[in-house]
Amino acid sequence: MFGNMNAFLYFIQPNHCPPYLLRAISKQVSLKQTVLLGVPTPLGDGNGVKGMVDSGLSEVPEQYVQPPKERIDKLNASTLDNPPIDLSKLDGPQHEQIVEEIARAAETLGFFQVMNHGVPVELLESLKDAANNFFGQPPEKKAVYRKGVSPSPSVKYGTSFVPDKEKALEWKDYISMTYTTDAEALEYWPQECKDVALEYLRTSIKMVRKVVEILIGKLGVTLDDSRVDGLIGLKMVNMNFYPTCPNPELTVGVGRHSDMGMLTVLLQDDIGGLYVKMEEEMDGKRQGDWVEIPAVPGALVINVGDTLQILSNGRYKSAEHRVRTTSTKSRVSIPIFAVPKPTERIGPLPQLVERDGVARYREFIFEEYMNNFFSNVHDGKKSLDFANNI
Ligand SMILES: O=C(O)CCC(=O)C(=O)O
Ligand SMILES: [Fe+2]
Repeated sequence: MFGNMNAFLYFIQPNHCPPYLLRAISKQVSLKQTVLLGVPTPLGDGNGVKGMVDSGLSEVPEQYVQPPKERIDKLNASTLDNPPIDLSKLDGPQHEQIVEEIARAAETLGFFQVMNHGVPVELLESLKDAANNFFGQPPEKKAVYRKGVSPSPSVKYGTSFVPDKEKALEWKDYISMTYTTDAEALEYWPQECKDVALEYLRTSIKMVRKVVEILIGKLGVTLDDSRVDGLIGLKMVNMNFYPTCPNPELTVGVGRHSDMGMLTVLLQDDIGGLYVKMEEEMDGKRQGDWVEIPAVPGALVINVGDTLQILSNGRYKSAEHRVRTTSTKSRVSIPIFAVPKPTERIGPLPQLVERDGVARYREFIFEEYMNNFFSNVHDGKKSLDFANNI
C-alpha cells in the first residue's frame, strides 16, 4: 500500500519546525547525497531502486530476492476479462444493472475497472508523464522529500514499504502526497506533479463518493453526508515507480497486501503486472488463483479496501493484490487512497449486525488501524486481523 505511516503521524501531530528551517535541513542532506551518488545502497541514501538500477546492475542484490512462495509466476496467471463498467450509464435506463455490476464485483473479486468515470482521459496521460518526469530527475532532486527532511509532512519520497522490517525489499520507489488543503499542496507538493495530482484528486473523489453511496445503498443502509465525508475524509495520491529489474522472476514490485481504506482508485500505465487473488471460484477461475488486471486505455481500476469489508460486515471483499516487475520497461501506477479520517469510529454497520445476527469485526478508531497497518510488512490480508472480534 502507500508509503508508510510517518507521513500520517506527522499529519496528525504536526511538528512545529518552521518551513525555512526544514528547507535548510533538506539542502544540507541533499549535498551529502550528491557525494553518495552511484553507490548501490538503496536504503537511506535517497537514490531509491531507480538510482541503483541506473548505476548499472547485472543482477538483483540479495536483499531484494523474495522467498520462493512470494515470487510471481506470470505464466501461471490468467487475465480478468470483464470489460470496464461504464459509469455514465448510471444516469440512464441501465442504472440498476450498473449498480448490480458494481455490487457484484465488490462482493466477489473486490476489484473492477471503470470507464466514463469523470476523470478526463487527457489528465490520465498527464499524470503518467508527471510520474515519469518526477522519477526521471536526478536523485538529489527527489531526496529532498525523504522522511525527516521533506519540506512538509504531507509529502514523502521512499522505497519499498517498511524497509526497516522487511526480510525482502520491494522493487519500487514512490512519492506519497496526503491532501490537507489546496494551498498546502500547491506550496509543498513536487512541482512536476502537484497540479495534475490535485486535479486527479478533485475529479476522482466525486466518483469514489458515488460508488461508496451505491455500495452502502445496496446493503439497504443510508448514511448521512457527514458520515460519508468521515469515511473517505483522508485522501492520498501516490505515484509508484517500478524500475526495470534484471531478475523479475525473483522479485516483487509490491508484495501481497490489501489496502486499508474504503476504496482505492488506480491508474496504471500500459505495462501490466497487477494481480488479484480470487476470493472464491468464479468464471472458470479457481479460488486462490491470481488474475491479472489488464491495462485498458482510459480506464481506472477500483478496489475495495479493508474498511469497506469491515463496515459491510464481510459482504464486500477487500482484495489481496500484488505487482510483478519486468526486465524490459519500467512501470508507473498512480493510486488514490480514500480512507477514513483518523478519528473516525469504524466497525460493522449496526443495521447489518442486527440483520446478520453477528458482528464479524470489532469496533476501533481508524487511527489505530492505520498505525497497525503501517507498522507491519505486507502479508496478504493479515491487516484485517486487527479488526478480529475475538
Ligand atoms: O502498482 C499497482 O498497480 C498497485 C499498487 C498498490 O497496490 C498500492 O500502491 O497499494
Ligand atoms: Fe494496493
